[in-house]
Amino acid sequence: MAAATEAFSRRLSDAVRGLSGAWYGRHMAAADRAIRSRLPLVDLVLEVRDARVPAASAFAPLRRRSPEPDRRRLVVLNKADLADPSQTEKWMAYMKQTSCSCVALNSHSREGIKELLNAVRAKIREIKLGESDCTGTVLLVGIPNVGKSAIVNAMHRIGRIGAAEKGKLKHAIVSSHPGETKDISGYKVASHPNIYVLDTPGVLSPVFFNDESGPLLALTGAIKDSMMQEFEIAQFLLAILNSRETYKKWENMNQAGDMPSFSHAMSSSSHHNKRQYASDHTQDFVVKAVRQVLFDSISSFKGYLENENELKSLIECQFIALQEAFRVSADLSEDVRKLVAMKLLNLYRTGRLGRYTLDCAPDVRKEIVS
Ligand SMILES: Nc1nc2c(ncn2[C@@H]2O[C@H](COP(=O)(O)OP(=O)(O)OP(=O)(O)O)[C@@H](O)[C@H]2O)c(=O)[nH]1
Repeated sequence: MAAATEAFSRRLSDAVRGLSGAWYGRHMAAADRAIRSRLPLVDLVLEVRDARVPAASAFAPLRRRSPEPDRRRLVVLNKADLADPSQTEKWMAYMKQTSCSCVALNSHSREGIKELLNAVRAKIREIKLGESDCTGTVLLVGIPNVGKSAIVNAMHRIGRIGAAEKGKLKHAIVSSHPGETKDISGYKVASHPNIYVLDTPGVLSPVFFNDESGPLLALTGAIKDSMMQEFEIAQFLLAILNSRETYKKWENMNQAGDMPSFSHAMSSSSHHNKRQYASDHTQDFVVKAVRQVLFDSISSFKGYLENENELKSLIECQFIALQEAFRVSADLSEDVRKLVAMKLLNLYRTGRLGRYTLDCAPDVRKEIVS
């Protein structure tokens, strides 16, 4: 991470650390205990991580203390559609090198879920080799909002094959807000052998793996935004976007002639002018406008991105320009900033600002905690 971006990360890290008592309340502690007590009882543990932050989203109770490969664990790098594909490949290579079985997928893709079902079946067969009872139990674990419930729903829907069981589909709650799954529930995902998956509530350790983890988890949505200052998370996001090359792909988006340009947004916001747009306020239009603002602002920036103060003033200007791109009031109040921050975070979290892996894949030759 560049030095100036690190300054934003550090600030957010302090805020996140200060809040750990708020998210690790009685409910999470109870879920944590319930999961830990089941870990030794199941045949296989399916650990779901966020492919954008494979290290930061590791599930704390499973952090490896021994170099021995864990045959009973399968790691799923979910939300691979939001991560940089080349980095996901590197992470997969790294996992393989550390003898950890791993599948990268997008839980909304049927093909990805089929691949996961095949990997689970193969693992259960390997683990239960020679046993007469072929029923397999799988514990699905992970931090909040990584897509556990989306995965279990898709496995249950695609994997159940008995005709007699048609019409008995269950649904785990899927939500863009973390912490929606409150209880442990079982779902049948395969017959011959019968495989049951237990979906569990997301558990986030009150102590992070390292200083960078907290901010990355806040950015990717594992920590409730309502507990945080959305504006600080959005500042951190802009610091990252400003230091990456993705914006270059957004050149020439203004060809239709109806996008707000960065300079216009700057002048109109200072004069509190309201602009009329020819087209409707469709989501696509907003995404294009936001990308255009980012492209214009980064490419015309004459300062030094490595300098914290200069990066900060660029981010300030971007915030003003984004107010117009999102069609929110030109007033500079806290509420408006919060609204812009939430809208920007939503675009990032749904992949509409590009695919980013925020935890660099480790060098496959070096050993780190997996
Ligand atoms: N883009 C994308 N979004 C996903 C994927 N999987 C899940 N999601 C979204 O991520 C959000 C969280 O999904 P959930 O399945 O509720 O996550 P969870 O891990 O069960 O969350 P908790 O209840 O907090 O433990 C939802 O908005 C899902 O639609 C994926 O592969 N790609």
